[in-house]
Amino acid sequence: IQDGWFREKPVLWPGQAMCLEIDEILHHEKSLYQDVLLFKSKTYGNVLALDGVIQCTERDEHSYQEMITHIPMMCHPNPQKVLVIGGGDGGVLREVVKHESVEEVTLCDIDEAVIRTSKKYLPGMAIGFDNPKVKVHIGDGFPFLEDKANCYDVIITDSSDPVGPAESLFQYKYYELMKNALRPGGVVAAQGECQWLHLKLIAEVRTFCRQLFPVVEYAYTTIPTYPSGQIGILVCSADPSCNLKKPIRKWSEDKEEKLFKYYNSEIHEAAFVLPQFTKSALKEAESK
Ligand SMILES: NCCCN[C@H]1CC[C@H](N)CC1
Repeated sequence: IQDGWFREKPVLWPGQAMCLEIDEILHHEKSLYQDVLLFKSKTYGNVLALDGVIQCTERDEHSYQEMITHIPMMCHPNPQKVLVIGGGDGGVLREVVKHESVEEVTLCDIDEAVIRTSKKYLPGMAIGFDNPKVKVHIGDGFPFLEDKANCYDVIITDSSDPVGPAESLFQYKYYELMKNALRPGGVVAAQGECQWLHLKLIAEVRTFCRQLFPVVEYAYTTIPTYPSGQIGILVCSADPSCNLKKPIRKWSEDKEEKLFKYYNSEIHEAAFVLPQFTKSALKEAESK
C-alpha cells in the first residue's frame, strides 16, 4: 500500500502489478495461513487480497465465480451433490445453489478467516453461505478428499495461486483424489491460471490430467483485476462422451438474463476458443 493505492505483489507474474486506488482499509489480519486484507476501492467495490494478491472484487467477481461454476454444472445432466474446495468468499456457493437439482453443496476452505471476513465485508458473495443446502468444513482440501470416494457430481477447486496454502491443489495427486471422489459421469473444474503468464504450468497440469480423465479442456474468462486481465479454468470429465465445450443444459435467455451477469450458453462455448500461441503450447506439451 502506497500513497492511497494497493499494489498487487508480483508473486507469479514478474514485472507487472495491478493497482487499485483505496478508498478505505476495512480489515487487515494475519490468519493462521495468510495475510488477509479487505479494502474499499475507489472503483471496484470491496476487495479481498490474500498475501498481497487480489482474490476478488465486488465489481468483476461474477466473471470468475459464474464461469468456474456454470461451465461444469451445465455439462452435468443432474448435479445433486457438489463440492467446493477453497472459495471461502462464498461466491461459487451463491452460483451453485442456482441449480435446483443441487441437494447438497459442501465447501471446504482451509482458512476460517476468509469466510469470517467475507461474511462481513463481501455480503454479495457470502450470501452463498445462507442456503440450507450448504455445509461448511474448515480444513485442507487435500486430506478432506482422501476419505471421499464416489461422492460428488461436480467438484470445483476455487483456489488461490500455487504459492502458499493452495500449492498442493495443483499436483497430480490432488487431481487423482478429485477423480476418486467423483460419482460416475462427474465433472471437475479448477482455477487454471493465466495463458499470458503460466502456459508451462497449464500445459503440465492439463497433460497429467489427461492421464486421469478422458476429457480435459482449458477455458478462460476475462476479469480486469486478475493478473493480465483473465484467468483460466481447467475442466475435466470422467465421461468420455462428455464434450465440455458445449453445455448439455441451457436456460432460456430470459432466465440467463435474470440469473447471470457474465455466463451464458454462448460464452460457455467461446471460453474454450483459444489463441494460436496457447493451442500450440498445449499441443506441444502433449507430444512430449
Ligand atoms: N473466489 C476467489 C478465487 C481466487 N482465484 C484467484 C485466481 C487468480 C489468482 N491470481 C488469485 C486467486
